[in-house]
Amino acid sequence: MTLTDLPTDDAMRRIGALVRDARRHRGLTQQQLAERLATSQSAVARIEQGSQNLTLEFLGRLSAALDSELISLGPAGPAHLRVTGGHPLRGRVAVKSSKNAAVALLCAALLNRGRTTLRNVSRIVEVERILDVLRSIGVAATWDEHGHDLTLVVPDELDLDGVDADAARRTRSIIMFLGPLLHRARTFRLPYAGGCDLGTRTVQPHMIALRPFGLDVEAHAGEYRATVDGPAAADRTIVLTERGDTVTENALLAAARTNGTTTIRNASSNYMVQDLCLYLQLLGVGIEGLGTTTLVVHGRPVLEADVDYTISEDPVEAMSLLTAGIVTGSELTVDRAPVEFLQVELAVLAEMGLRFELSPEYLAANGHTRLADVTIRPSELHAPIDKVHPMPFPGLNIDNLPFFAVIAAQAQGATLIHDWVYDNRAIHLSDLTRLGADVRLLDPHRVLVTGPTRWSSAEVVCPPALRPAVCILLAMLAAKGTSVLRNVDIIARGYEQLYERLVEMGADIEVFRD
Ligand SMILES: CC(=O)N[C@H]1[C@@H](OP(=O)(O)OP(=O)(O)OC[C@H]2O[C@@H](n3ccc(=O)[nH]c3=O)[C@H](O)[C@@H]2O)O[C@H](CO)[C@@H](O)[C@@H]1O
Ligand SMILES: C=C(OP(=O)(O)O)C(=O)O
Repeated sequence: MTLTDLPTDDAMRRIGALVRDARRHRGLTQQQLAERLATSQSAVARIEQGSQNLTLEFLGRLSAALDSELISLGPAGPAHLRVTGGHPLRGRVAVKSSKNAAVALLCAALLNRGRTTLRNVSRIVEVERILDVLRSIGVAATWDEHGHDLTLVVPDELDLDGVDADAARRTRSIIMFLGPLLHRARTFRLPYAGGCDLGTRTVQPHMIALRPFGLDVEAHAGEYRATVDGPAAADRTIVLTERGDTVTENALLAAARTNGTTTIRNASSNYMVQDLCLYLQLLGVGIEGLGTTTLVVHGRPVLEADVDYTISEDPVEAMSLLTAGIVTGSELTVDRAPVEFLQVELAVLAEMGLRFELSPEYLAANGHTRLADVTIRPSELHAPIDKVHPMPFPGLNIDNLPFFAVIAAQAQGATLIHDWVYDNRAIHLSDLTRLGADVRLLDPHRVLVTGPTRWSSAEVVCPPALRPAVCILLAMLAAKGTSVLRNVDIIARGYEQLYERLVEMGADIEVFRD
């Protein structure tokens, strides 16, 4: 919203609606927001109704209290989308490489004294954030002329005191610096990690996993203070308390340069972990058990190789694109889908009545990941009999679960979606009700979606979580009429040129700023 709009009643009402949406996204009551603002609950109620005059200073405080930019002071404010939906898409679209492997591999490059070239890297904000941090500590990172191949050279001495704390605090993945850095310094500090608003995400499993490498971490005043005492034993077995992706990666990164054998049990075998193992193998690290939950790592204290690694295709992007086609009743083909990492998703969709065909499989450029082109056709969908829930790979991908809420809204009957993983992700799916869906939050982890939905257009503020944000956008593609999705910058954290690619398939999406 621009300042010129401010004096009108209409503008006050719109600001009120923005405040209400942002407050709900943050999971705050009016009373809790009032406490943050040192005002009364009734004043917050008046603001949300648009009947309270606001000063610029107060608007600034509101934005800070809600961690959401409600107004912009200049021409380059947050981006919004105008989406005119209700018509099918067509054609083909190719899946890009994954955010999650990219961030792991950027952290892994810290291990290599030689040159690392990562190919097919998605140009997304999450990658830029890690690159900002890497550059701030002295790593040279150069894109090729086409902007998708990235060459990284790590200096002999890292400038750990120069770390870009702002960039570091904006990405949770910075925690994967711990594994590589424990080989580089006996003490170091790392700013705390951030990310989407998905509720509390523990870092304790990382601390437990890295302890056998002699790493001790204290959290203090917004940063981790790490001291390294070297591994206590020649060989070690690490049993992960959670089968998490980044914790498995951190253990691999620590083990890669540690002498002896490290056995990691209850390891994630998910796609990004496999990408990381393949890269480490190119560096000369011995790894047995790729694709299983027990990884045996034969570390080498010095890793020095000039390597090229091509990151594989993103199963979550593939699911997003498939969902775009499904909810718009389209016939379209998603090329280069990593089908091994979508097998349960496709099996559930088949149970729901989706008609689709897979091309013969072929290998990704990493020589390992199985890909296929998936062609979907307009289908009469019905709710699955059982609940839809995620599991660590080879289960249904945790990040793909939100897309089932949009798909379930399209299907006849009631679908129970159980997100046991995140405390605060399912709640964002209730925004689908703004577009006409019947989505009931049974508790913070379970939503009941009853379809089919007669989607209707609406103006919605983007939820502060990547996948739910994309879910709302995809529902807007299904809704007849023109919808507005406000503050969509979060989508660029994990998707490259998503709108442009949807437009190429026939979507009507316009990006605008206030
Ligand atoms: C950069 C990256 O790769 N991010 C992915 C990674 O994050 P990441 O590895 O950081 O995920 P977390 O460690 O935060 O785990 C996510 C949540 O799952 C819970 N949990 C996880 C495993 C388990 O066995 N039990 C359990 O309860 C955790 O407590 C946490 O609440 O994995 C998540 C779960 O697949 C994905 O959503 C993220 O996209
Ligand atoms: C939760 C996600 O990722 P991150 O771990 O980067 O927050 C995601 O990709 O949906």
